[in-house]
Amino acid sequence: MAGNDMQALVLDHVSHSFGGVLAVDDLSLSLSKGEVVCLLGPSGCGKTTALRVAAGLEALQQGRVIIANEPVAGAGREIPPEDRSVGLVFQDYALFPHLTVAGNVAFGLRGLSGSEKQARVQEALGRVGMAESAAAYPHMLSGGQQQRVALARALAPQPQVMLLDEPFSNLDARLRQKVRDETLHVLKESGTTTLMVTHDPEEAMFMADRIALMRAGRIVQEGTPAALYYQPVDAFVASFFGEINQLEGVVVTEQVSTPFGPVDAKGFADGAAVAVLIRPEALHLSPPEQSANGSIPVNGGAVEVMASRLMGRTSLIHLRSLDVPEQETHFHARVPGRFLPMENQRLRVELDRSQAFVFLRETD
Ligand SMILES: Nc1ncnc2c1ncn2[C@@H]1O[C@H](COP(=O)(O)OP(=O)(O)OP(=O)(O)O)[C@@H](O)[C@H]1O
Repeated sequence: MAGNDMQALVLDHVSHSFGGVLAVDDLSLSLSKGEVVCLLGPSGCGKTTALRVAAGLEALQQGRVIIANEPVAGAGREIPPEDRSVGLVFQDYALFPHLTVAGNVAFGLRGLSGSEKQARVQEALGRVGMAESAAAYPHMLSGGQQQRVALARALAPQPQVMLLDEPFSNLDARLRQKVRDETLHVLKESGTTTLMVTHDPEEAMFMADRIALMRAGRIVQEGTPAALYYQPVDAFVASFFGEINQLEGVVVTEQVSTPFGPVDAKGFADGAAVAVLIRPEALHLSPPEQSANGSIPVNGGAVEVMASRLMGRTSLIHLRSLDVPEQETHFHARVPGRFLPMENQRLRVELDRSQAFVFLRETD
């Protein structure tokens, strides 16, 4: 197989149960060399189990695991974790407290001479900006520094694949952003194929070339962050990436009416009960007589402001519909920067239809 086509990591129809609980249900996922892929999903959906099966920390029950084109688990074969060429980083940095930083990073290096080992340790610590702390002990470092050392330790043997499980979740919010930024650049510069588990959609969008969103042991949708955000396959995916306005409607000639005008429902039968999901940033607000581009909008609606709040980089406006006053739900619009209309002010709203999604209503 040509170099570029090489699949660095393949999980092939992997299933895994604990007692009667099916934690991973027929999961297949391939990572190309150098790709950063995030396994994303709510608590308990099976992300960690899938990662542990890939690492060999859970014995494979069903399916196959292939690393750099070599089957490492499946069909009676089970190569132990230390022989799989994987680097592991978990949320608790798990450094050895009695070893120095350099000692920790050197720990997993095998088959190298003393000077080669030293050079590799220096290189790995340099990558994460910790070269000057080589002689320090873990307790002398901050959480963020310890996590960088853990990353260096995992990278030092130059593994085929890095497996990261919630690696930033023990860090406070500011430090988390800094360390994940550094981690992304280290992984990309070193060209390391990475599978990372997270429950945080923003973190996944920050880190991932591709996201595999899981629910109840299965991958619901896999693709670029933009694909999942703009072309969600169902309401679960659409609503996983942040708050979303949800309306109910009925399809009439392939359209659903909303307080902001009709929305396309191509392919849905007449009378189908649907949910319309609208992202807050899809509601564009303007003064009553004027639309965003200066003309009276053909599609759109009249709304009244219930409350306005500055949220930092965006403003959040709570709205009620004047066109459909019996509509019980109120709506949230998110506008970039500072936009704080007065309570009870009337506005026009235009809908960006590329961020309005129609799905059959789930009946159960
Ligand atoms: N060692 C175990 N023994 C029994 N059940 C387990 C074990 N590990 C995981 N499970 C169960 O398997 C399911 C998937 O767990 P897993 O930890 O893989 O999910 P997750 O998506 O990583 O969740 P979280 O983010 O909360 O860790 C859950 O129902 C969990 O309770």
